[in-house]
Order: sequence, then structure tokens, then C-alpha cells
Amino acid sequence: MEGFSDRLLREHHAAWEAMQQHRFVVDIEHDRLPETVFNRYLVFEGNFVATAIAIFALAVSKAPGIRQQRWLIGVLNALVDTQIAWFEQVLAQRAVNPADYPDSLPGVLRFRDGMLNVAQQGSYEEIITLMFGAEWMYYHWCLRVSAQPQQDADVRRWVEMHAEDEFFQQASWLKAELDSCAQRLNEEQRQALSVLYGKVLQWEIDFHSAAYRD
Ligand SMILES: Cc1ncc(CO)c(N)n1
Repeated sequence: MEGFSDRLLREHHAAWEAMQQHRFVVDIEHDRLPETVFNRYLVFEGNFVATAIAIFALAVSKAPGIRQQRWLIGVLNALVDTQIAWFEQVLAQRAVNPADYPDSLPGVLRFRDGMLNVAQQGSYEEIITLMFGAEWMYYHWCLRVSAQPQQDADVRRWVEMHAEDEFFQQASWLKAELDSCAQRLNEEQRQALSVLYGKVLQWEIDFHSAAYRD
């Protein structure tokens, strides 16, 4: 039988494909992403790590048991240590000053506030839907693009970080957890999660488009 996560992928195939073929993704695939776009994206992403920490912390507090909490705390640890450190190092090395790239753009704010509001107001299942939406999509484009070369070592590393087995395990855990959560929901609740998943993909598309603003 089709799992719930595969149902979401099927129901939102058009938005999924729009993200997989987003200008940002295809520019990296063809090794032609403008440096200013990547620098701006790094600032937006670095700021989003703080939001992601808040979202995963809310998931820990709303999780149904210790098994889920143990895994999610591992994710939090990676965000707080490895990810934050990577952004500090890469922004310094590229001499990118976040103040030069204001992130109060509609696409960035909708993504950040949309995700954070759902995490604050919503259920554990909704938070799992958010993060499955973000990570499974990201893993897939990075895996495809990692087969092509990127000259900029930071762009290359960024793609690799999201095509590696560790990130695949994280995205797969969210997928399996969502399938398991959905078994305990009625059809109306599943429909609501499907609507939410569609929003996440659209928020992602708009977030990635925002990096092109000059
Ligand atoms: C904007 C965005 N979406 C998804 C991911 C995957 O974690 C990410 N790092 N950034």
C-alpha cells in the first residue's frame, strides 16, 4: 500500500518538479550560479538555521515519546554545532557581511514565518510534515546536482552536505515518521497535512527565488 509520504509526493508532483527545476538548482547544476546570488542565499540560509533550531526544539517538546526525542535532539545538535559553525566559517572566508544582504523580503519572510507559525501553533505531525517537505526535496535536488561539477568549493560542499548519507538518513527518518504518524490520523487530518505540504513546497520555491533579487 502507498505510504502517506508517497501520497504527498504524488499529490504535489507539479510543485515538487517546479522546485527540482528551480533556477537556483539548475544554475548550480550547470555551474553558473552568480556569486552574489550564492552569497545572498548563504545569508538567508544562515539566518534560517536559527529558525530550524526553534522548529526542531518545538518538535522535541511535542514529540510523543523518547525514541523520537532522542533522534530529534541529534538533529538539533548537528544544527547547533556543525551547521552554525559552517556558516560562520564560510561567511567569514567569503567576506560576506550579512548586513549587506537584508533578508526582509517577502519570499524569505513567508518561508520563515510560515514554518515557525505552524511549528508553534501546530501538532507534532504538522512539524514532521514541514521538515519532511523541506529535507526530502532538498536531498533529491542535491543528489542529482552532485553528479555534476561545481568550481566554487563552497557551492560544492553545500551540495555534498545535502547529498551525503547522513542527510539522507535524516530525511528518511522524517519520511518514515510521517508515514507512521499518518496511520493514526483520519482522512480529514491527512487532507490538512497534504495542504500544508503543498504550502511548504511553495514557500521553498519563493525562498529560493528571493536570492535572485539584485
Ligand atoms: C531553504 C531550505 N530548505 C530546505 C533545506 C534542507 O534542510 C535547507 N537547508 N534550506
